[in-house]
This record gives sequence, structure tokens and C-alpha cells, in this order.
Amino acid sequence: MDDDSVFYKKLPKVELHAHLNGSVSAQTMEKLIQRKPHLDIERNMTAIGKDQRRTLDECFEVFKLIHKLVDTEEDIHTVATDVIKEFAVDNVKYLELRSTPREEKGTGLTKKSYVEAVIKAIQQCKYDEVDIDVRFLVAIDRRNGTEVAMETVKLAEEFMLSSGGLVLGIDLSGDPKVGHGRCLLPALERARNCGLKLSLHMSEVSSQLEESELLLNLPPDRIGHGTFLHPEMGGSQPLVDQVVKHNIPLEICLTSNVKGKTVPSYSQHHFRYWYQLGHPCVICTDDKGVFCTDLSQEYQLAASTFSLSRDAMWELSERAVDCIFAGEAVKQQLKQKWTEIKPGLLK
Ligand SMILES: CNc1ncnc2c1ncn2[C@@H]1O[C@H](COP(=O)(O)O)[C@@H](O)[C@H]1O
Ligand SMILES: [Zn+2]
Repeated sequence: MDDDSVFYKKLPKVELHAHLNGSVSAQTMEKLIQRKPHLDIERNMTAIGKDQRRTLDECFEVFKLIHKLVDTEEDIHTVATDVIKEFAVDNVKYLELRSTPREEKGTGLTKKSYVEAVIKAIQQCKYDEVDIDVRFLVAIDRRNGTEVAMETVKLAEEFMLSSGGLVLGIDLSGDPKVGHGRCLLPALERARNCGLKLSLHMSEVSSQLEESELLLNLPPDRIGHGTFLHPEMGGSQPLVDQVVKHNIPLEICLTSNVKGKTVPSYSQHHFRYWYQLGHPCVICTDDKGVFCTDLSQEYQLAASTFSLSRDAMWELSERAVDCIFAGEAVKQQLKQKWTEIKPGLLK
């Protein structure tokens, strides 16, 4: 490993935008494929390798395949445990995982047992003293419409109250070209009113302007992507003003956006715009398995693309702590960790 890779690996990090089934590593994928040989799925069908690009539509085809491989409680427990340990090895000290509860008639999986399997994996990792604080955001897949969204919020509410602080919020994700946020507003409002935090994928593609205006009125606690919010990308100044006024952090996923072809190149990524504004930006992976990356690589990529110093990157990772959904006590613990690590890393 070169000097920079070592630095970014050692840098303590916070990961706030990671979809569970998009984060499955090659090794774990092998295990799953061996469990289900009859599906005839090969590893190269579930990941987008170096220098490869896919349209966003093709990315969503990949998730369909992965969902076939992950369809029992045991599978979910396996992928969650492995993903958590991999983030920990990458020196991620705090992780908010998100995942869409699914029910699978064939295997007896229910949405409730799905969430339970994730929570058990988080608790097991804690018991095994894996050095990472993990929380869970329950995801709404936008394609499933009003009723499912409301059901999902109710499920998240239940677990928020019973999971000892592990379930903190709601993610809105799924194919951005399908469905409209308008139909999901009642569910999102309910979530907000009962104390669930909101991280919403917004303006991931250019056709979502009107939806973004609507969702920003909630307002969300964090924005996933926000690629097309600002005027240079066909968005608008009032949208930017609102994001700035409410100080809503942006979750930035460089490799995901370039490999999914919503952004033409790294140097044209909207991170530049928001970073120059001094707006809170958190570097994230989105789907480290599908896009063959990890959080260290994403930090290194941001540094090299935008010529940012190690000091600047340290500050980015430290400021990410302010954007987590866990409470003040957890933030203080994390800040303490950063303070202890700093002298050994930044000479
Ligand atoms: C690439 N950009 C993206 N945009 C929107 N939604 C995405 C996404 N990447 C992943 N997901 C969402 O996460 C699910 C997979 O993880 P889970 O089964 O929930 O753990 C996908 O089906 C999609 O709903
Ligand atoms: Zn995402």
C-alpha cells in the first residue's frame, strides 16, 4: 500500500450512507452463491468492477439478483455481520446501515424478522467487541407506494422504541425514476413527528426537481446525493438556499454516482460545489459491494480529485460526526476518539 492509502485507511471515519445489500463484499457473495448454486448467479454479475460503468437502471437489476441471494433470516444475519466487520476493519468507527425490509413467502422471512436479523447482527458484533458503533435506518423503497411506506414507518417506530436506540430513522431510496415523493409524504411526516430521523435520496436524477421542492419542506435531516439540486445542474437557487438555511448535510457518494453514470466524471461531481460553499458534506460509499469500493478509497478519491490536503480530509471526517443521527453523548465519545487518534496520524 502506498503512503496515501495507509493514511486514508488509518483515518477514523463515519459512514452514514450504506445500503446493506449493496455493501456485500466479494467474499460474502461467494458464501451466498455457494448456499444457492441453483440460482446460477456468478460473482461478476453482482458487482461493477474497476473502470466499468452501468446506467442506474442496470444497477437496479444488480440489486434484484442480490435480493435473490439474500432471502432468509440467516442470509441477512450473515451479510449484516460481515458488512459491519468489514467497515470496522476499514477504521469506520460509527456506521449507520440502511436496508429495506422484505418479506419472502418461500422462506418465511417477514419484514419484522428481517429487521430483527439486522438488529441481532448489530448486537452480536457489539458482544464480540468489534470496534464500531452501528445503528440502523429502515428503508422505504419508493417504488412500493403510499401504504407500504406507512407500514414501514410503523415498523421502524416499533423498533425505535424497542431496540435500545439502535433504530434511529428512515431512509427513502429505490429507483429514482419510479414513483413520486408526493405519495410518500404522509409516511415521512409521520416518521418525523414520532422522532424518527429522515435521510432522503433526493435529486439523484435530473427529473426530480418538483419532488425535491416538496421533500425539502419536511425538511429532511440529511440528503442522499442531491446531485441535481444546484443551478449548474439544472436545479435552482431557492432549493440551494433552503438546504443551506436548514443546514441539511449531503451524503456524497463519488464512485456510486460515476459508475451509475448520473455524474459524468469525478472532477465534475457536485461535491465541489457544496464543499466550496462550506456546506456540511459527508463522504460515503452507498454500495461498497456493488461499486467495488470502501470508505478509505472514497476519502482518497475525494482528496486526489479535488486536491485536498490531509488536514482538510481529517476535518471532513471529524465534521461528519456532527451529522450522525445518534445523540450528543455518542457524538462526544466519537470526538474523543478522533482527538486521541489525531497526534499519531497527522504529524
Ligand atoms: C445507486 N443509487 C441508489 N439509489 C437509490 N436507491 C439505492 C441506490 N443504491 C441502493 N439503493 C437501494 O438499496 C437497495 C439495496 O439495499 P437493501 O436491500 O435495502 O439492503 C436497493 O434495492 C435500492 O432500493
Ligand atoms: Zn443510496
